Amino acid sequence: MNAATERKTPSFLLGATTTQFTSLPEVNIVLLGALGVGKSALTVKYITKRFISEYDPDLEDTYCKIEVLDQQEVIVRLMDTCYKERREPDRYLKWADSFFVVYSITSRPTFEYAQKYLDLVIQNHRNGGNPECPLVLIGNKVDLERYRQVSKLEGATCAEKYDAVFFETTAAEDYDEVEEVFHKVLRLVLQDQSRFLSLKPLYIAEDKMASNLNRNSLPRNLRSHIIASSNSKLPPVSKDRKPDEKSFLLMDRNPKFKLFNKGFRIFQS
Ligand SMILES: Nc1nc2c(ncn2[C@@H]2O[C@H](COP(=O)(O)OP(=O)(O)OP(=O)(O)O)[C@@H](O)[C@H]2O)c(=O)[nH]1
Repeated sequence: MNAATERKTPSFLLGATTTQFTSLPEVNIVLLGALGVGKSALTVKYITKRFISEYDPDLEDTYCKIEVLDQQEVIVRLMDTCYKERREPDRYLKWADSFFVVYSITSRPTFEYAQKYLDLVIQNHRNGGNPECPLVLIGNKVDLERYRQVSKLEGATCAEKYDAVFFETTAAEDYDEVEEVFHKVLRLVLQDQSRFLSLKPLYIAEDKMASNLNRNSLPRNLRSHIIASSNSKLPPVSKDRKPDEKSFLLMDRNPKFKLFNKGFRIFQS
C-alpha cells in the first residue's frame, strides 16, 4: 500500500490495527459504565454519526477512526467495554489515554456504578498509571429528561470530586454534541502528549531506537510514537470475549470489514 492509498482508508475501521498510520498522533479511549447506559451507542454515534437501538451486551469491541482535529489527523481508538470488564481491568487500564465513565441520567444505580469505575481509575493512577490521563464522566440519555433520576448538579459534583471532566449528552440526537465531547477530550490528551514531547525531546537515531530506548520509561500514550509495532497497537482482548469475535484482529487482512459485529441496528440520526 503506498502513501496515497493509505489516506483513502475509510475513516471508520472496526477494530483496525493501524501500522499504516504510525506517524499520526494516537489516542486510545476506553468507555466504562453499567449495562445499558449507552457506551455502544455513544461509540457508534461518534464513529458513524448514527444511533443504534439494538446491541449485544456481552460483546466488547474496539473501533478506530481517523479524525481531523484542528487541521491535524489523529488516530482515535475506542474500546467499548462490556459490563464484565471490571473483572479484568488491567487490560484497558494500561491501554487507555482517557477514560469515559458513562452513566444514564435516567438511572441512579448506573450513577452509583459509575463511581466504582471512577474509583478504579483513580486507584490505577495511584498505582503508576498516568495521572494526566483525562478522566471523563458522562451523563448520557439527556433526551429522556422526563425520566431523569440524577441531577446535573450531582453529576458535576461527582466529577469535581474525582477531578474528572463532566458532560451530559445523548447518543440519540444531535451528532455535533457527541462530537464536541470527543473533541474536547482529544485536545486534552493531545495537549498532554505535546507537553511531554516539548519537555523531553528525543534525539535518537532511528536505527538505534528499538534497541536503545526503554519503551516502558515513556508515558503509555507516547510509546506508539516511538516504536512502530503492529502488535503493540492491538488492544488487549477480554478473556470474556467469545472465541469467534476476532473481527478486529482480522482487520489488516480484510479491509472490507463488516461494519459491526454486535448485530447493531443503525438508524440515521
Ligand atoms: N433515548 C436514548 N437511548 C439510548 C441512548 N444511548 C443508548 N440508548 C439506548 O439504550 C440501550 C443500551 O444502549 P447501549 O449503547 O447498548 O448501552 P451499553 O452501555 O453499551 O450497554 P452494554 O453493552 O450492555 O454494556 C439501547 O437500546 C440504546 O439504543 C441515549 O442517549 N438516549
